[in-house]
Amino acid sequence: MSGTSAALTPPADAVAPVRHPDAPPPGELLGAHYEHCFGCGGGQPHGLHLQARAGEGVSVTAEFTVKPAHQGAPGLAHGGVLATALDETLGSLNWLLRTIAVTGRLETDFVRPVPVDTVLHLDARITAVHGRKIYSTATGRIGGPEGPVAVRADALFIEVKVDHFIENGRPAEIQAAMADPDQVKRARAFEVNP
Ligand SMILES: CCCCC/C=C\C/C=C\C/C=C\C/C=C\CCCC(=O)SCCNC(=O)CCNC(=O)[C@H](O)C(C)(C)COP(=O)(O)OP(=O)(O)OC[C@H]1O[C@@H](n2cnc3c(N)ncnc32)[C@H](O)[C@@H]1OP(=O)(O)O
Repeated sequence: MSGTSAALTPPADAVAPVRHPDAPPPGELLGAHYEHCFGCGGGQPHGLHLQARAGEGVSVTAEFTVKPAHQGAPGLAHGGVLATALDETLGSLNWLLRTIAVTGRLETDFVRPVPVDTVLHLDARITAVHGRKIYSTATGRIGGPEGPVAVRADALFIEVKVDHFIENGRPAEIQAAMADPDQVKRARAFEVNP
């Protein structure tokens, strides 16, 4: 069974997404947006270490290997971890717009169980943009990039300013991020996106 709620259906006057001219070219790894991110950061021992790669248009691909630390049932990936993999992949799409955005809504279908050691092949694209609202969709396949769909998701991301993080994040981590010139440069560069 599958379906998409009204909140995830773009309104009639939504527009097609526009790839930013400075977006990384197709095939290039996007890199982690934050070292301590549970989805993509290298500084999280039990994190997903998901690596997203720019695709054609406003799309990305990514791979995530399910580790023993990601189990829900014996030998099977936890559904919330799979939702995280989808969320992270969908979130990375916003780099191609050079927009900072957070997940407002994420609807996930779990279609097949995903065993530990499986490589989940993720594919995501932005379908429409309406003001600050970014609509996107993703699938995760097992057995190869053309294998059967195990999970899929539709999402709504909402564009935010850097201040969203500065005002809401725990001060210790915000201060550390702001002391890192690369992090600040990247965040501010996205914010001045015309
Ligand atoms: C210098 C230090 C820098 C540090 C920064 C470091 C890195 C930054 C770079 C990138 C990081 C970015 C994201 C992380 C990336 C990947 C991780 C995966 C993504 C995530 O894991 S991210 C975490 C989970 N995420 C949240 O933590 C969000 C919590 N939430 C809120 O913070 C607010 O809720 C917010 C901001 C979403 C909206 O608040 P708001 O006040 O700005 O806007 P408002 O409410 O007016 O909504 C505007 C329009 O969106 C519609 N709308 C809103 N929410 C909706 C919903 N749920 N369903 C349907 N429609 C919705 C409204 O209906 C309205 O629609 P309309 O315009 O048509 O009326």
